[in-house]
Amino acid sequence: MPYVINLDPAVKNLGYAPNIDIRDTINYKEVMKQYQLGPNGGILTSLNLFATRFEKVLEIIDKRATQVDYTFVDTPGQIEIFTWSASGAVITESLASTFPTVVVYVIDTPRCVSPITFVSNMLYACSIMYKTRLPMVIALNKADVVDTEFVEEWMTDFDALQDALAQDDSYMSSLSRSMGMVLEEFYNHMQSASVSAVTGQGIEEFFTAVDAAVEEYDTIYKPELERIKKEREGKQQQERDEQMERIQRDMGKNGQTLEAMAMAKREEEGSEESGSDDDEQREVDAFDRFITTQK
Ligand SMILES: Nc1nc2c(ncn2[C@@H]2O[C@H](COP(=O)(O)OP(=O)(O)OP(=O)(O)O)[C@@H](O)[C@H]2O)c(=O)[nH]1
Repeated sequence: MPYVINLDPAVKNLGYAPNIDIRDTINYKEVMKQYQLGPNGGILTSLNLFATRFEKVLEIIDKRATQVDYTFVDTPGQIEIFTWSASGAVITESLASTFPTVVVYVIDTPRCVSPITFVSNMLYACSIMYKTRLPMVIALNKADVVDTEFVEEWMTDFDALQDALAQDDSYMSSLSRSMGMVLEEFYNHMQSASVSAVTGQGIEEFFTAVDAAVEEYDTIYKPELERIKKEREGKQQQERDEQMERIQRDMGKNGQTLEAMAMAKREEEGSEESGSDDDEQREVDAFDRFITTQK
């Protein structure tokens, strides 16, 4: 059984029972009211609040790691809220730096029968892959409703897509044809599977694609993530070293100054002390003289 985490604070009916549910800890309606936000702002702020506790979620996933093969993280339907937000990035990065992580991009295949819509959808998927820097599996969903073969053909046969786009002579079509060329490279970097979430058709194929993506994660993405992490740590260390050097340099200058100041202070105190001694002596002498004159 997979472990499932729901990150959509606004969803009403999930259709499955999640193991961890953002709705258990964050009241989305209350967040909207309290922060005076609209629906999207409410989802984003709820995610921000949840992201601050994500360490706990990682711990829970880690504890289950020996019992489950896969953990699914279901993101809010408004994809951009997750993909392009700071909290979405925090969640994705913390997952990806702890576990083999892949992105599953679910396509509503019956809605992709138009090649232009298909290309827009692929561009979206492409932007997510570049943003997350993670391997991706395209799930061509609703295979029970439509034969997904046409999409698979467009993804593997460049000319087939160009032919389909040629049927349309609008500006969008010509743009899509150019974009189609860019996407050819993208298809080489991701897995796909034809599935039906309702009938379960193609689920095995889907998990085979996920496993292949995990292998990609291990061989390509993980070393890259580690390189970036090391680079970041290296940069931080370098900054710390530079800062220390600056402090030491300042200390060198200021150290003398401080010492000089301390000496000056000591001297000042000393002179103040001697000053007060002199004054005292003067007072004693003056008093003696006074007594003498008075006698
Ligand atoms: N026939 C068919 N219907 C499906 C399939 N997958 C999902 N649906 C239906 O599509 C609708 C939307 O499904 P959801 O699971 O809510 O989609 P979602 O992408 O999670 O929606 P968000 O809340 O926007 O994230 C529901 O009515 C589902 O029953 C499928 O493989 N075949």
